[in-house]
Amino acid sequence: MITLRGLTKRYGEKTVVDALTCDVAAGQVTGFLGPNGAGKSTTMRMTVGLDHPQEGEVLVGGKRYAELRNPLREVGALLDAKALHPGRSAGRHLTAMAQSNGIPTSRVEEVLATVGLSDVAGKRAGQFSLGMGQRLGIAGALLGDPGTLLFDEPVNGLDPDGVRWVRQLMRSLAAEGRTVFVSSHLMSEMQLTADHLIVIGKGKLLADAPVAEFIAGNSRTTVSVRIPADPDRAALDARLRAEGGLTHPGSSPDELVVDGVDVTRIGDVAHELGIRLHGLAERTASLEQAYMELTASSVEYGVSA
Ligand SMILES: Nc1ncnc2c1ncn2[C@@H]1O[C@H](COP(=O)(O)OP(=O)(O)OP(=O)(O)O)[C@@H](O)[C@H]1O
Repeated sequence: MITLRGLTKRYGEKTVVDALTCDVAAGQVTGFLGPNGAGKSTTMRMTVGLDHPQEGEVLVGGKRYAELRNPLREVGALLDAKALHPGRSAGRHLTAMAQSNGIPTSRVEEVLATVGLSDVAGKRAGQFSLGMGQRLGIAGALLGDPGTLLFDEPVNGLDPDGVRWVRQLMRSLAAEGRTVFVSSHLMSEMQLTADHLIVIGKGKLLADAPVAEFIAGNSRTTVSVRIPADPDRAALDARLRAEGGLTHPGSSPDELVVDGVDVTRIGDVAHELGIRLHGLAERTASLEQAYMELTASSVEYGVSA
């Protein structure tokens, strides 16, 4: 469990993390979202003691990072996959980390196997591809078998197999009861990986909700109706508008997209009017749509239309 209470960080005049208060619960994957520069990395860096807040605090398992007796056994983090000694082999890098943190060196082989790097343990990290570097960074986070894990953009540079592997790893770590806090810009991936979302914009908390609730609360569900006969489509359109619905043409000529009348009612109306349908489907918005809706006004480096 990670606890943020009034967490505030300023660089000069600029407040980059602004009185953040929320909890990141154990046993689930919590996605951490926000536009570029929103303060996600700064929040994660403060969680592991690499940056310090001016006000408020962030606690891991009820303690500040500096108070943890064996920090790597409590919290593991992938923050910057490039922060590796390029001349050191993957195995030596992890062994050095284990030795300086009182972790048995037998863990090195275990985590290399977990991330699929056993065969290249002797290779210098400087020769690693971006994806291999990410895997090595994840191995480092797992080394102390911690109950809390932070991953900043873990799928950056990974191929589709790698992305799926990270998703499964996050899910299994959470299923073991760990706290998994992960930032990403890939919304479709987050929709598959996360149970819960914390969204920030310009350092402020914008949302803290389960994924499904977040999508439902920040978007509208529409209904796609396919009506083969033109007069039928016009008749249904007129009737649904009369009932307060908003309608517009869909992507195929026989499709009508309806907002504001639920799918059951549309089916009943079509039946009453004796209209033949070729399709009737609810369309739930994607996380990406809901996210864009929520953060539209918090984009710091956006391009205005
Ligand atoms: N050491 C620093 N000195 C001054 N400003 C900084 C420093 N580190 C971060 N910032 C500023 O703080 C703000 C938040 O940055 P941060 O990297 O935490 O955002 P982020 O949400 O992780 O962004 P991204 O999605 O682009 O990684 C940015 O405006 C950034 O320029």
